[in-house]
Amino acid sequence: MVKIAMTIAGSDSGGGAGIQADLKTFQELGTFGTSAITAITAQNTLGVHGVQPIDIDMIESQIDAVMTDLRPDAVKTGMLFSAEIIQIVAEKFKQYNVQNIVIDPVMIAKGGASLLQQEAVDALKKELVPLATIITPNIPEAEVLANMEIVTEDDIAAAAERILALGAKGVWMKGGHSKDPEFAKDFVFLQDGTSFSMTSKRIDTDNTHGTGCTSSAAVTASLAKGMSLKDALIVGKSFIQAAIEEDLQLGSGHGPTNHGAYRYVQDRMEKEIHVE
Ligand SMILES: Nc1ncnc2c1ncn2[C@@H]1O[C@H](COP(=O)(O)OP(=O)(O)OP(=O)(O)O)[C@@H](O)[C@H]1O
Ligand SMILES: Cc1ncc(CO)c(N)n1
Repeated sequence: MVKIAMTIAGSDSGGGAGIQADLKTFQELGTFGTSAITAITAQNTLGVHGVQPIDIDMIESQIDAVMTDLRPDAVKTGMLFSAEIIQIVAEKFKQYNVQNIVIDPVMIAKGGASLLQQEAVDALKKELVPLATIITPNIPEAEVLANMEIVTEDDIAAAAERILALGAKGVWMKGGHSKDPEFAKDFVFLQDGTSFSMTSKRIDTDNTHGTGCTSSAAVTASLAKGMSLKDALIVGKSFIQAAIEEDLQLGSGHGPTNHGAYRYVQDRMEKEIHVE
């Protein structure tokens, strides 16, 4: 039977990030995608032009509707916007005993617009991070969660340790924002003390809108299919590398990635991602 993945996130009218990126990625990886929308954004490749959160009762109803009938095999969260939304999502995860939880701690869009209110960071750290199977911060998000500056690889490890101490089972520290011109190197640290890195060549492109959403959705779909966490993360990294390499040149700003690329270049990706 087909496995079910769910995303609890914001809508991106531009289609590159948020709910839209998640559902396309779920579909590409052979899972059935479901969703609960937390906020609507008016967005394109040039930026975020408006944000409207959905009423809390409606968010709750969407989650209940999916959980009570379709029972997703894995769930991811993206833009959650407020402390109130974070609280209800955490409550529902506990109520339905959700097991495979991917938290993408979305805070700021690439153009600088805030997708999470400042005062919601505490709720994220206290309520949601402890439930995560894997949390997927980029460097600026990891700095906020760990409350420290990240410059070196030692800083990445120290910050990851602080994030694991919040209760997450694993943390994927994404290196998309690093200044390394040659490589996009990510690090994974797990609560059992193991760690590994995933490295690909860095693509020189402006079209990286939604890379975080897309990669975490690929991990979610893979967990839903029953893969181990490590294998699911490698699919996440491979899926986003393919989507960036085969970009579509859409829009006149920071364009989306190509959510449909992975299935055509999967074999090549296995050689391009170095796991150590
Ligand atoms: N130019 C690039 N070339 C290759 N890989 C990249 C590039 N930019 C980002 N990545 C990879 O994409 C994944 C997502 O990382 P990134 O740090 O960009 O996430 P993010 O900032 O949360 O994304 P967004 O906020 O746009 O959704 C990581 O695996 C990272 O290494
Ligand atoms: C709705 C939404 N979620 C997440 C991101 C982060 O990429 C975005 N730009 N928009």
